[in-house]
Amino acid sequence: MNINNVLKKGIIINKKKTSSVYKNRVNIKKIGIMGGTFDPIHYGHLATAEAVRIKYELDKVIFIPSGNPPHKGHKNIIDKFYRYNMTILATMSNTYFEVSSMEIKREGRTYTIDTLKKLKNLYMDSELFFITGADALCDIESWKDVQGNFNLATFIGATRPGVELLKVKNKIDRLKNKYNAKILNIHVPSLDISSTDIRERIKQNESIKYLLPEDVEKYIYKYNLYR
Ligand SMILES: Nc1ncnc2c1ncn2[C@@H]1O[C@H](COP(=O)(O)OP(=O)(O)OP(=O)(O)O)[C@@H](O)[C@H]1O
Ligand SMILES: O=C(O)c1ccc[n+]([C@@H]2O[C@H](COP(=O)([O-])O)[C@@H](O)[C@H]2O)c1
Repeated sequence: MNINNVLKKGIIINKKKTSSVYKNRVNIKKIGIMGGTFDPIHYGHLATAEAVRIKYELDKVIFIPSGNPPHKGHKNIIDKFYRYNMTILATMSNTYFEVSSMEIKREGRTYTIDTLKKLKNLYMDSELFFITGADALCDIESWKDVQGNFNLATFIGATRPGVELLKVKNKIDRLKNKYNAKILNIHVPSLDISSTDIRERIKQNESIKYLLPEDVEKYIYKYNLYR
């Protein structure tokens, strides 16, 4: 399926929001990047991005749904255009949030290093902050070009429920020393929400209300996703 077919199906796309990644580049000093599979996007992602934006005074946060996530290749992930559209719907009400289609348009596995290089080219004078859950951050040594990632961006590890704080702290200290990495920590209000749990609830015909934005919930039912 290509994006035009999805558009033809009457799915709401906020063109202004998506194209601004390329257009609004003036006076942008600090950019947050929230990468994820977003299968589906939920309040855990949104609350984390907003908390980071406020704490570190970011000018905007760009949500980047993964095209072919390197570490989730074996899993049954829904079509990237559905995930992209849900990300747009979820972020629409926040003027500081944008969505980029750069990863869903990329061929092959989508690695963060390629995304950071591209953003650094677009925003030469800006500082990049890559926002991840602390669990994903602890796993970063398995990513492609770890040193390259740390050279290009400051990483912000958000603690999410179920993550052991001391274990994270020790791991972060080790990464900082080994890679001369800039890593910041943020404790976000505990939202014990995961995409896995939401998918499971849908399969079991359980409610997903208040776990994700209402527009995303409606979209999921409209296209009969995760059944
Ligand atoms: N509730 C949450 N609080 C803070 N960070 C989160 C939360 N859920 C996900 N994240 C972070 O958001 C990023 C993207 O996550 P992803 O799209 O894989 O969601 P997920 O809920 O972890 O999905 P899944 O359950 O399918 O593995 C990751 O860095 C992840 O750690
Ligand atoms: O570049 C890599 O090797 C790499 C490996 C695993 C995850 N990532 C990125 O980390 C972010 C969160 O990933 P995930 O799988 O938890 O949704 C997302 O932007 C992924 O592209 C990146």
